[in-house]
Amino acid sequence: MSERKPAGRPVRVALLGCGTVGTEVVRLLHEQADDLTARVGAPVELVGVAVRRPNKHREVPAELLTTDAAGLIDSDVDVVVEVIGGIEPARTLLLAALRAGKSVVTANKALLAEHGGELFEAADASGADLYFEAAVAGAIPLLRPLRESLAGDRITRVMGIVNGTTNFILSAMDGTGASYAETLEEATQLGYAEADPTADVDGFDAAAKAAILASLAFHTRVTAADVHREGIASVTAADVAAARELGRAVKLLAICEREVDETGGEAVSVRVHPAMIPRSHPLAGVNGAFNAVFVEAEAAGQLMFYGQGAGGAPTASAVLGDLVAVARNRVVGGRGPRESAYADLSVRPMGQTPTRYHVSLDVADRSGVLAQVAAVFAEHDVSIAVVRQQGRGEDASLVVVTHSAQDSALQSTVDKIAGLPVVREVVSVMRVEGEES
Ligand SMILES: NC(=O)c1ccc[n+]([C@@H]2O[C@H](COP(=O)([O-])OP(=O)(O)OC[C@H]3O[C@@H](n4cnc5c(N)ncnc54)[C@H](O)[C@@H]3O)[C@@H](O)[C@H]2O)c1
Ligand SMILES: N[C@@H](CCO)C(=O)O
Ligand code: NA
Repeated sequence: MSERKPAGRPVRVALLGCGTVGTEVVRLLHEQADDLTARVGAPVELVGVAVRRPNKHREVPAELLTTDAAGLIDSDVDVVVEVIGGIEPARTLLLAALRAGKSVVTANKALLAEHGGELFEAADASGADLYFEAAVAGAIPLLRPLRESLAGDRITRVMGIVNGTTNFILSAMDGTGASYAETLEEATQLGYAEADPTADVDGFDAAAKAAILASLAFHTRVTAADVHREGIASVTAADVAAARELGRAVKLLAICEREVDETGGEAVSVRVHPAMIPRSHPLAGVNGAFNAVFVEAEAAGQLMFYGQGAGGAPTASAVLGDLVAVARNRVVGGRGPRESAYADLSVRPMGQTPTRYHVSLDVADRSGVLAQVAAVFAEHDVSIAVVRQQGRGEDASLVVVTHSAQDSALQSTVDKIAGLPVVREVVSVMRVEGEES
């Protein structure tokens, strides 16, 4: 049996925040201490935990607790782990840590999606590491594969389910046929949705994650403000039923695509919206609070990453993985990947992004109606892929699925169709993803 080398000087770690994720980070650091020492080549020593209310943290040795996060960062620590969340004071604290050359591990997607550039610049100036695997899709190793494993490839598309709360709600609506409001209420009672579910159901959480994914995939700075965002509050039971009828499922997708225009110029499209995908697509089988991300790269082809995107222990697993990486870098010297934003591609407005629509209408069942509807599509230069019509008495149900067209043209088409006297009701309008256009 080979002998373990004697461990070097301890890597001193400060933890900021001790809530759902922080508590699990403390537990894993304690339970895995020997293994972590062996893997890093030095003990990983938790030297302080910054909290707001010290008397609420019986799981942490009292001598480690402090309410002075800035003072803790200023003390003799090598690595700062931030699991407070939100923009301030996390931004100021992490900038101070990075400027002082301390490596940072954070789970904070909101901060990275808004101020990632500023944090990376501070890290580069001092040579410190900035790792954030937990910020997107929790436990799922996704950012490290994008930043490192796929660094020699050319990523063309990242499409995923990156919010567990909304996926739980949409999966339940699909299973029961219930309305959005009823399902949200149930999800809140079961503890899947937070008391204030806005960040999840309105797509802010997924948009922050999409910005981070697009930045890494396309070597371009993308912020949350660049991301077109639609949540799930307007998804109706009729949308879910219409999808079902055509063998599709409704999912809230984060989509990051590399677009090449007629002149060969490149841009990126980054968006979060509900979409219908075929039930045969790998993302359609991702149910409940699970996350999954589908990556397409020129040489690698299609890759799928699946697992738990949230929860204390799963998220802490990603935090610990990053902590081991930055601690190893400290022990052996050197650092992990820097920000890679050299491609500096522009982000295309949603209106100019090619998408496909599924439109389900209640129309009058008489001659010429289909022709009138089809004429509006033609007028907007939108080509129709599928038409299905079913009569029921005076009315008929008409379903149209388009080929790919500019989103603004599709939107104008739907607006005009809604105003046709022969159209009694626009039952459902939703984008279609995950199949040939
Ligand atoms: N919970 C998850 O499943 C999950 C998954 C992925 C990423 N994240 C991210 O991890 C981070 C933490 O999430 P969480 O679920 O543990 O949140 P949480 O609300 O459970 O914990 C945050 C803790 O930080 C404390 N805090 C607030 N301000 C502070 C300050 N100035 N100094 C010290 N402590 C302070 C709060 O009192 C709280 O205990 C967030 O950025 C979140 O987006 C969470
Ligand atoms: N609220 C997020 C937690 C993980 O970021 C979700 O529902 O997926
Ligand atoms: Na992750």
